[in-house]
Amino acid sequence: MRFHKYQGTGNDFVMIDDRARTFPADDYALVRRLCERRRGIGADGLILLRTLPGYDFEMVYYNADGYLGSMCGNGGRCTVAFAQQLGVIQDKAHFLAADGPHEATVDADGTVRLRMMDVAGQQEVPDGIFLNTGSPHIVRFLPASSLAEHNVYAEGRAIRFGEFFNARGGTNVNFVEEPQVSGQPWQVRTYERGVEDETHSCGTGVTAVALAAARRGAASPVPLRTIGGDLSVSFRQQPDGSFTEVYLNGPAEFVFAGDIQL
Ligand SMILES: N[C@@H](CCC[C@H](N)C(=O)O)C(=O)O
Repeated sequence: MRFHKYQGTGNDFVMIDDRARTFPADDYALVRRLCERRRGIGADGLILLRTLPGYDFEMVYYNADGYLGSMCGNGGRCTVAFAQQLGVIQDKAHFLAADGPHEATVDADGTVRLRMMDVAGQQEVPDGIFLNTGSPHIVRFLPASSLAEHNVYAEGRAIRFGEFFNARGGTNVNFVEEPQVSGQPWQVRTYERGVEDETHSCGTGVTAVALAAARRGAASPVPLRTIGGDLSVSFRQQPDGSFTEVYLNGPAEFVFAGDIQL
């Protein structure tokens, strides 16, 4: 089976051109094996690109645990770049993902601008601020200069598997350090559900952080820095507190292609 490896600010994916719909989509053990970093290709997730009437393509996302996931923002941007590489699109895309339809554009420098779902609101909960940007996220703001040493794995895992969220399908957990100088990036580290570890970046996660930061005065576009690189999120905040015209912007890069015996 032919595969392509893509990464968006260090969030990496096995991409499969499944327009012929031959991939065994219910074989979760296979997906898990392909995502394994020692015995497989290695990735945070696996994405099928499929044809779908009315759209340029459909994106089917699996987390590294092998199960179907919710929306993947970095994966969505990588799928747009993959579709361009395949010749399925030129520099604009209209596709369907787990959370509904998305539009995207590809700039001349390769920056992919992905329109995310509108976000109705955000909730203060004991673990932080909760909002859904296509995937569920907790956003927790940390004191200055504490993010680098923070135990993201232990604390993220405790929240994700804690009584409240585990009973509701879990959540991703983002730890944030606010910039000390205006205009500098908001720094983010994320524990990702379904990868069950810290990833180098999470697209729906930085989107959640940017919208939570808007409540602390951040203006659109919000610059964000992850372990894997820089992203920006732009949005329009409505009088009722909801967010529309939400865009996740950043690089999406082809790494290598290969064939693997299933
Ligand atoms: N890395 C993704 C998020 C993928 C889904 C998430 N792990 C979940 O299960 O909610 C992104 O870039 O948004």
